[in-house]
Amino acid sequence: MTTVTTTTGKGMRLVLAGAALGYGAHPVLDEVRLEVAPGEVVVVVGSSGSGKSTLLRGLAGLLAPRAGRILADGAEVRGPSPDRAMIFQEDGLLPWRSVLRNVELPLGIRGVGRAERRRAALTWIDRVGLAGFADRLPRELSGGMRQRVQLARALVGTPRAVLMDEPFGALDAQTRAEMQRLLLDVLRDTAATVVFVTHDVDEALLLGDRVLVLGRTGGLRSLTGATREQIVKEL
Ligand SMILES: Nc1ncnc2c1ncn2[C@@H]1O[C@H](COP(=O)(O)OP(=O)(O)OP(=O)(O)O)[C@@H](O)[C@H]1O
Repeated sequence: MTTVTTTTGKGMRLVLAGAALGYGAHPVLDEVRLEVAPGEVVVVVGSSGSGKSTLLRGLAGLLAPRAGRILADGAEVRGPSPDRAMIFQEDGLLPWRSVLRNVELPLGIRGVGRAERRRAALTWIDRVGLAGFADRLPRELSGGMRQRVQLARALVGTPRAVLMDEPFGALDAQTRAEMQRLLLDVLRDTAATVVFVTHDVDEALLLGDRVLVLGRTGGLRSLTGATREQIVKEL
């Protein structure tokens, strides 16, 4: 069993110890073993339906394992936590709240005071390139801008892990490349552990310290250092 002391401001160690995940009578992943080191960026690729989102939901605490264990810094994951922020492909922004009030949300949940909330949210809005858009509503923004807001909202509370489920999957190629650059840039400033799910092999090679392929049978294989062609062949 991995036991790691919790240090504020550091990335979190995430462990799937023989975890089985599924829905009702439908098993999806069986006996998954994975250890993500603090601060590591792990990218999971795999064909559609292989269970990438299911794996992430388990780590997020949105889906309980049927067998085995899911651990964050040695403690059983029992539900979602602001320490493990999640970013989805479809933006999860609240449509009636401004950019500022969306980004402030995780801090409000943590009971951070109004002035500090505003200061931190505006800093992140600026950081993701949306200075001047704080008062806009999500529907007044492009898809790429909404993903920038999601990134700001995920990082404003200095989470120790960020779980990203095809966050750039719906964006056009140019916007996607801009968002990948922005993500690499902001990750340099945070110590957060990242688990990033994508269909896109080039994105995986660009972003990941480690690339894992989720095979059709649910097995997780490390293909770090593999070429694009080798990974594509494994999908
Ligand atoms: N809420 C659910 N209830 C029942 N079955 C589900 C549910 N969500 C996903 N599944 C099933 O679990 C399997 C894995 O789905 P999952 O979304 O994890 O795959 P994925 O690899 O993320 O796919 P994609 O790349 O298409 O998003 C699929 O067979 C899917 O139909």
